Order: sequence, then C-alpha cells, then structure tokens
Amino acid sequence: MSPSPSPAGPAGPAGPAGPADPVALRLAGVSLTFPGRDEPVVDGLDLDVRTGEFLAVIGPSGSGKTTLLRLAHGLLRPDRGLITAGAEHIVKPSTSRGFVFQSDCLLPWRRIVDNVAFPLELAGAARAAARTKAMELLELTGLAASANQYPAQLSGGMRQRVNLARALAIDPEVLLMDEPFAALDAQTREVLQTELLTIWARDRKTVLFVTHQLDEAVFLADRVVVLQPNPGRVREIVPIALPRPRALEIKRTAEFNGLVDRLWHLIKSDVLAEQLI
Ligand SMILES: Nc1ncnc2c1ncn2[C@@H]1O[C@H](COP(=O)(O)OP(=O)(O)OP(=O)(O)O)[C@@H](O)[C@H]1O
Repeated sequence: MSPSPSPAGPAGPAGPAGPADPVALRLAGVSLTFPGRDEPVVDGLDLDVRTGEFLAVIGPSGSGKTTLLRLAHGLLRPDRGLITAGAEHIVKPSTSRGFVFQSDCLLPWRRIVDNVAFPLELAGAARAAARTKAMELLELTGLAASANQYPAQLSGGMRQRVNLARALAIDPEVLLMDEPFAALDAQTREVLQTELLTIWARDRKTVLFVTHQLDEAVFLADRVVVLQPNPGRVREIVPIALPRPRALEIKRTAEFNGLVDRLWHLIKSDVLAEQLI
C-alpha cells in the first residue's frame, strides 16, 4: 500500500485528510439500474475519496450504500459514468481494494491463520510466507492466541477481527467496509471501532465505510457522505473535524453529539418516509 501523509493535514499522519490530498477513488456521474428495475438505484453519483482518508457513508435503507461499495470494488459495473482509482479504470475486483463484509465469510474448515493466509495463497504466495504474514496481521488485530482455532470457536467480534486481518493481508490501498460491526453487540462494536482506528492510524489506508449507525460514522470518519434514496445520490458531505486520536469518551461531548444530530437531521425525512412505505 502507499500511505500518503496529507500535505494539507496540519496534524500530520494522524490528522484528517485535507482537500489537497490526491484522490484514491473517484466516482463520476455513475448510474446503475438493476435488471428488471424501472428506476436506477444510483443516478449521476459523484464522489471523490481522498487518499488516506476515512470516509463513512450513511443513508436510509435502500439508498444504495452497498451498491456504491460494490461499484467501487468492481463487483458491479455502472451503466453510465466512470469509476477510477488513479489511472486504473475499475471494471473488476483487484487486490488493490480489500472488502470487509457484514458477515464474516470465513472458511469453517480452515484454521484462523490459514483463513487470513488464504487470499495471499490465492495471489500465488508460498504457504510459509503467507502464514508468516497472516501471523503478523493476527498480532495486529489481537488474535495471535487464536491462530490455530477454527472460526466456529471464535466470538462474533473475534471473527470480524479475522475478517479485517484477511482483508488487510493483500495490503490493499483502499479498504471497503460494508457495515462490518452491524451484527455485534454494542460493547464489542465500540471496542472494534477503537481498534479499527488504531490500525488505520498506523498506515492510513483509504477507507470507505458503510454504516447505519450515525455515531459510528462520526466517531470513525474524516468526512461522512449522506446518501439520499430514489435514486441514490450524494445529499451532503459532512466534515468531521474532531481531533485524533479519538477515544470513546469523545462520544459524550457536545461537539460529537451536535454532529450526530446534524446527520440525523439530514436523513430524518428519508428514514421516516421509508417507514411509511
Ligand atoms: N442485485 C440486485 N438486483 C436488484 N435490485 C437490487 C440488487 N441489489 C440491490 N438492489 C436494490 O437496490 C436498492 C439499493 O440497495 P443497497 O443494498 O445498495 O442499499 P443500502 O442503502 O445498502 O440498503 P441497506 O441499508 O438496507 O443495506 C434496494 O432497493 C435493493 O433492493
């Protein structure tokens, strides 16, 4: 990966990405209509994800958050518009982008270390080298002691840590995360949020993180993209200027709660309309 300290970020590597940061991922005029649907799921969507930034995406159910991630990964192709990562025109998944799903998708018959090593083996790495790298990542995600266990022996929070380690194994430049903590209890979710920030601060991969939780978006992100539905488009992008590193105590501050309120205000009418359908 290529960590890219923000030229505009006065706080250095731990500070937010600034407007002068190069763009890691660009969606320009992107539209997509699923087969059998009359209306596009996203239409004329424009979004720049800056190198090294943590960008959260929120929006009501059905506003196209997962679709946006799948487009960015190259799992879906738009009908119109361009999706690029630097000079690369994204038309298929690539090892420069890692995807973390809501459910863990681990291979139940493989030990944890071998699950993390799996994408490296797929990419052609020798088994021993893949396992060495996998062990490093398990250290990073606090799971070294569980390396020889099987997925069924781990808690949900531990499995999501493995999921993250596995996505990091291929050393992607961009990490695409689709509600990775949604299935976890509130306390585990908060622990994983702080751990994710620690890992992110280490080498500042670009992160595009979809969540339903407004406080999660504010806690993690440099900016929050608010999507509106029918069709999915960017309603607003809210900068989160909270200082880093962030500890959970920040969630009790007036500034934090003011930002959560602002996000709620931006999606409230769409969320209420969705409940009436
Ligand atoms: N493969 C598909 N074929 C047809 N329609 C689809 C497909 N995938 C998603 N959709 C529809 O596209 C719309 C947006 O879906 P998407 O999953 O991107 O929304 P979302 O904002 O992530 O929703 P949620 O918050 O509920 O996860 C929904 O109406 C969904 O039913």
